[in-house]
Amino acid sequence: MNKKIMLTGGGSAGHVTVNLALIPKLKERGWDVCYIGSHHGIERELIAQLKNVPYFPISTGKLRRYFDWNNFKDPFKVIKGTLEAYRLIKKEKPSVVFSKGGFVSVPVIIGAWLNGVPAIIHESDMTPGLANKIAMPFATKICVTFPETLQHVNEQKGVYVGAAVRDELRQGNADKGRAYCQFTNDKPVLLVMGGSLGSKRINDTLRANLQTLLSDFQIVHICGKGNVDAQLAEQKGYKQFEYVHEELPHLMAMADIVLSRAGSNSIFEFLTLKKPMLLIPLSKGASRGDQILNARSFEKAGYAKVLMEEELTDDSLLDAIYTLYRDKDEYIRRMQQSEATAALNKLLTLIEEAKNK
Ligand SMILES: CC(=O)N[C@H]1[C@@H](OP(=O)(O)OP(=O)(O)OC[C@H]2O[C@@H](n3ccc(=O)[nH]c3=O)[C@H](O)[C@@H]2O)O[C@H](CO)[C@@H](O)[C@@H]1O
Repeated sequence: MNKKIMLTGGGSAGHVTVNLALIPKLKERGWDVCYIGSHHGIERELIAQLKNVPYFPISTGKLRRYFDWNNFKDPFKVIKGTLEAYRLIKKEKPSVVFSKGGFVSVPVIIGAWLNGVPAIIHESDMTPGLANKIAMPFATKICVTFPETLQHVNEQKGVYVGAAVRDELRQGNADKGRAYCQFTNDKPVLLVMGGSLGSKRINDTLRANLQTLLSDFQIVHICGKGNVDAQLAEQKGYKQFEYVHEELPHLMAMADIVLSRAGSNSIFEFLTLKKPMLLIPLSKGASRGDQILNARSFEKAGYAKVLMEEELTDDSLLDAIYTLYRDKDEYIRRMQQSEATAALNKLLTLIEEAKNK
């Protein structure tokens, strides 16, 4: 039986990292893996770093919930992408398609359906994103990260699997992280991560309070493409990166506490590594509000402290960071009891089952 799987997902790193977690496991189990993504999305850059994973770019259009002149052009790009995906699947003949969502995945799931190939979707957030909502009728299984999400998906197709976290994140070494950042052992480390694209609001508020925070913490700041502040390049105890690849496990390992957006993958990674986190979810104005739900769920479980963007000021940020640090052991104790990050094996089983149908 042909063991070939076609993966898709992109637009932001959050729509790729589950695939990055799965690829080595699939290869270990003898699967041939290929990937469909967009021409210029972050998925192309991330998948290019892997060996033996052919990448097929297709045309994609952004699906927006608001008015934009591109809304007139983009449906045609999606139709073109669907034709391209249909032809690629016909030619490559995967036995299963797996999607992590994002706009590029819609044509691929429809292309799989047109070819009669089973398609599995993984949804990371509490409520399904627009792309996954459109793709769901064409999928055979919909795997969810939060049990609450099952109520938003077709009963026959929905399966709770939890979060899929890359194995290498568990292999971090705090000393390597400190050496990479030229940090010392005598002050705790605050890791700041504004999602895979960075967050201007978090960057600005953090930098406005940098001198105060640096008297108590060393700070490693992942600030997003184009957001490094050159004037702070020489600041002792403060290290900025646009985006971090293979050193990320070490940076996470050395962090005592984390300040982050509430993207699903990131927060489950911090949960896996038992890092007390202060979450500032992306506001409802700028999104469908999924990060707010993610953050509230973690707050309720006692894994995170939450500060809403509308309440973000210099004082509230400092207060929240210092309170989190003071209470960190309580957060760690509660996170030690969680079993929410064991999805990889369940996903692999579902993929094997889909192939055999
Ligand atoms: C603005 C936006 O649309 N955000 C969405 C996007 O977030 P975003 O792309 O930020 O997604 P996540 O926080 O879920 O995941 C980011 C991933 O990138 C990795 N990473 C990040 C920074 C870095 O330097 N190196 C690195 O490897 C993280 O370890 C993580 O695995 O997808 C998430 C999952 O569907 C959603 O919850 C978010 O609402």
